[in-house]
Amino acid sequence: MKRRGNIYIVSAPSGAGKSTLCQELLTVCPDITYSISHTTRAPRGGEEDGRDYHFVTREAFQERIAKGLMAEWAEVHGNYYGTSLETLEATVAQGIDVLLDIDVQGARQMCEALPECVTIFIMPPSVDELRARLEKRGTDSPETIEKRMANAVGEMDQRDFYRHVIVNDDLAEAVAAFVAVVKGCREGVNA
Ligand SMILES: Nc1nc2c(ncn2[C@@H]2O[C@H](COP(=O)(O)OP(=O)(O)O)[C@@H](O)[C@H]2O)c(=O)[nH]1
Ligand SMILES: Nc1ncnc2c1ncn2[C@@H]1O[C@H](COP(=O)(O)OP(=O)(O)O)[C@@H](O)[C@H]1O
Repeated sequence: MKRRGNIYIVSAPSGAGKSTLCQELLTVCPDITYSISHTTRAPRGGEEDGRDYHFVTREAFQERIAKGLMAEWAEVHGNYYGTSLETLEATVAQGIDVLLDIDVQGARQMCEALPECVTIFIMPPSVDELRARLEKRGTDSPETIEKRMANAVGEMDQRDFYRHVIVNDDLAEAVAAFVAVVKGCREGVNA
């Protein structure tokens, strides 16, 4: 029987650096596929439909839920986000490893269905640094940043649910730790 791909789940409060770390991991391990989520959030400048997210309306998203097309979904910071069941299943069935950047609610749903998922939580070095990174990124309005900061503490409180916790202080060190987790799983060390 063909080996099924591993599923790596990464969560973090907004601004902790999970998109940056995911991009770095995919450069080091180009054979991992990034799962492109569906969302009702508006695209940010520089984001592309079908590359960063599948940007859809609330109606289209609700229809996908009703039809059972989502492996998991959640409402995060006032928008729907979710993972396509068909795409995920088709990828892992081919033996390809998949990286999911999803929130804590989605991570719990995935682990309930598939306990073998490898879970990684990214922590910022501090709450002040988290805010500084969101402000420096310059992609969100002050209201959006406040909403994300308000949700951050509750999200970080759930880090014990995750098998691996990485503090993203020095970027190179955090990338190395992330790559080590993935390589360890592939070699069966910390699977
Ligand atoms: N449950 C779930 N959460 C998702 C999915 N895609 C993205 N998210 C989460 O939604 C939150 C907001 O993501 P985003 O709007 O890109 O903002 P960012 O975290 O500031 O980059 C983050 O916690 C993501 O991990 C998904 O498919 N399912
Ligand atoms: N280790 C780090 N040190 C300093 N800045 C960082 C670090 N990691 C990421 N950043 C910056 O912080 C901001 C938020 O990172 P991003 O990857 O968009 O976070 P997330 O996807 O978790 O919301 C970006 O401007 C990014 O360049």
